[in-house]
Amino acid sequence: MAAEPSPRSSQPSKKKHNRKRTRQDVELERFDSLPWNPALPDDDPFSVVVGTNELEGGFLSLEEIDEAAYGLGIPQPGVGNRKEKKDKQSTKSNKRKPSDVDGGSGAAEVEKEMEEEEEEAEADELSEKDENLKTKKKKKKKKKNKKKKTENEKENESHKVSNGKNDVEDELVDEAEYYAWNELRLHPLLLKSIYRLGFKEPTPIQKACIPAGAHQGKDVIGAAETGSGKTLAFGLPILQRLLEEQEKTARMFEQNGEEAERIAPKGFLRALIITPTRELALQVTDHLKAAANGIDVRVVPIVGGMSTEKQERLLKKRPEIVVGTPGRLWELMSGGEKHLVELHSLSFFVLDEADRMIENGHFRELQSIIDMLPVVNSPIEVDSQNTQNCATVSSFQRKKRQTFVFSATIALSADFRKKLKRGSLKPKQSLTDELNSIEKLSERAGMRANVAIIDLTSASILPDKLEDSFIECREEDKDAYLYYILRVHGQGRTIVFCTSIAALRHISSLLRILGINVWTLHAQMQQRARLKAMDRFRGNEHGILVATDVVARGIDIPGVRTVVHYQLPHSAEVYVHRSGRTARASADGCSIALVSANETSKFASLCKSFSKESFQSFPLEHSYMPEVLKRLSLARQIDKILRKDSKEKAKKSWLEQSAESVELVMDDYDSEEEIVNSIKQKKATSVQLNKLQQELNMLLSHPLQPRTFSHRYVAGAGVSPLLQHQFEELARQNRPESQGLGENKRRKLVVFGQDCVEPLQALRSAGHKVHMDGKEIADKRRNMDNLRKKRKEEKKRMKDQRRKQRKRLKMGSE
Ligand SMILES: Nc1ncnc2c1ncn2[C@@H]1O[C@H](COP(=O)(O)OP(=O)(O)OP(=O)(O)O)[C@@H](O)[C@H]1O
Repeated sequence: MAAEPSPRSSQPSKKKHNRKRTRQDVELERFDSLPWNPALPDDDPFSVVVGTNELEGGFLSLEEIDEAAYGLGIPQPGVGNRKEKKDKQSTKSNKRKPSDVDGGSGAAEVEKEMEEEEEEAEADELSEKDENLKTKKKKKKKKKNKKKKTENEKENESHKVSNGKNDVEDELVDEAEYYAWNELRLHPLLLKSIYRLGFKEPTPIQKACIPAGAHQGKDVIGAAETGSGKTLAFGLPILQRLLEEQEKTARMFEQNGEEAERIAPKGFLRALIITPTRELALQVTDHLKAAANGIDVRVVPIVGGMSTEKQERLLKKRPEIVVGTPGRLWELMSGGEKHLVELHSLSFFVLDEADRMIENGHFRELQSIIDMLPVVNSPIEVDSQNTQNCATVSSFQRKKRQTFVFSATIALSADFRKKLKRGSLKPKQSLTDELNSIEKLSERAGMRANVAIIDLTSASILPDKLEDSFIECREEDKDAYLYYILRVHGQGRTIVFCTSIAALRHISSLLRILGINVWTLHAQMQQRARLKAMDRFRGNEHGILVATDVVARGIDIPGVRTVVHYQLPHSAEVYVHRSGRTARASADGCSIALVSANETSKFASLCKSFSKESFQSFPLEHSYMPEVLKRLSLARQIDKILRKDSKEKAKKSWLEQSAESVELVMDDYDSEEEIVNSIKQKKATSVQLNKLQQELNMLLSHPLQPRTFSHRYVAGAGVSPLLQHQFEELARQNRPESQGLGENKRRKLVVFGQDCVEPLQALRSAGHKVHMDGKEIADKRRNMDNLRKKRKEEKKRMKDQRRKQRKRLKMGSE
């Protein structure tokens, strides 16, 4: 019997607006009206009730799926029938959307709220000290809100306009392009979301994980290159299964008249997704919300830096999916937060960037979280444990928990693979064991036998379209090369990675003095500042972010064209993740490693780790370097003075604060002479600072030019496209032929191409490709060592010879 689709999730919504129906509306409605087959077997293989269907996997076995029922009506490739209107914004469902529940705009909203709450908290603090300031802040906030409102209104208007325009233009979309999704037998509502997101076909990892995770109900260990769509590879199976469950509940309600709430009570935590960083948790939340658009599933982030009130507000909605960082999650769970400790209904446990979790600072909390999860894999244990613990949850909701472990760099031992195959894993074997490997972590999380291991990483692990390059230089020249890269090849978004916060502070300060606007991001920053930096970087297509490895994993910012490794990472895995911030989703990208002499062996072993052909030497135009070094020398001097000054100020204020805290009156013990000297010194420093600044400003006011620069040549690096165009126009006017002058007449003006291209372009157009692989570097090093050894031996031999000669002479004279 074909039951009616669930009124909650699959009923097409009635349109309020009486606007002209677009072709996409028709197509999206077609998704709604598909004969989705909710005739699921009652003997749910995922139910823990003993004696149920032994099929591994979801509610449906593959055979039970009626292909036609899942068909989108999208024609077979080659059958023709193109012409589909793409109007992503036009169809708005009247259904309750999860994002509506959470306040409307995903993690971005959470970020904004977090910012506002922190501002409020700051304002409150200040209120005790300064009432006026508080009023000012509030006024500022009101102004900000008003501005935001106007911006939103404007945006809405522009949407309306663009929608109207789309109606007229009737943009064409090839229906057959989406055909590949059909094979994955996803719920029409999910397909609708995918259609809206414009993802024409599943990525290979999605293709491999969705059948295993969504239809066979398997645990999945997934590895694929960075930017290959792993989030949806675990996200879509979760949403699919939750949707299936909703369908089934509705069907049982229709058939037996059983109360839906009694069959499957709502408001329990169904999926817990853990990520190593806050930024990643917010990003995954946004991504899942976009995929769950129009589906009655709530996704919320729980991360450090979030205010308690906001957190409570989010959890009060009793979301089905929580995405969080281990620290904050454990803090709440250990504190007994109701929604997070009712884990009997948890059906999905996900570790994103799993290998990062075993690193210091994460695994203890993670271990505690895992220990809190109920053991659900043995039916007997489940019966005895969970049924008692939770009378409110029916067997319908108590499924075998699925565990998903994902990363771009998971390395599993052959022994562990064998164990997984044999099914000899024992969850939570020894509670005293530390989770210091991905294997123990998976075992402990209750990974079941016959897990699907989907490893799509090629031997090189690095994305195909990533161009790896390096610059060999002295440690003290790294700043100069970084400045060169940013100034001469500064197009597109760039992330500069440092291993230490000290190095990050050093280069960001230097670059700012040199007039390059950079944003910084590291773990010691306040959450508000972290989010702000990320937001601003996202908002600027030529933005530069200087960051530590906190940004290395998972962060997905489109248009990052270049990654610079200012300091080499500690491991090849981190190199993969850092470089993976570019060349995402089949885009191009380039990575440049600055390699100093004491990093060569590290670099050689890095090269050896990837079976990529070779790393290219980054093409450098050395004639720029004298000018670069001149600027850098001034910037360093300025930086030194500023640092000294701020250090003194910090020391002074620390002394004053300490004295104040113990109610000490600070006496000025300096003699008059000392005071006069100090004032003189300050004046001299200030004069020197001004002089240096003026000198630097003079240099910065001209575009960076190579040493051979002649003023007859007017264009060059740092010239804006507009200026470049004007120069070209000027050159055209000055050309001898346009002035009727002879060919041999000397040109007054010569324009050469603007150097400000992106590093990738520079790499590709470099005629002189110098390849250097690990072997080459190691050989070079070995040769150097041999040479040194030979020289030493030669020296020693000469010394011995001289000594013997002296001895002989001495003996002769005697
Ligand atoms: N099927 C698809 N087609 C096109 N783009 C997709 C598809 N699936 C995901 N994407 C996009 O690809 C980008 C990378 O996805 P995602 O962040 O999930 O990659 P990842 O494999 O998790 O990367 P990392 O290993 O760095 O965390 C995102 O911008 C996402 O929107």
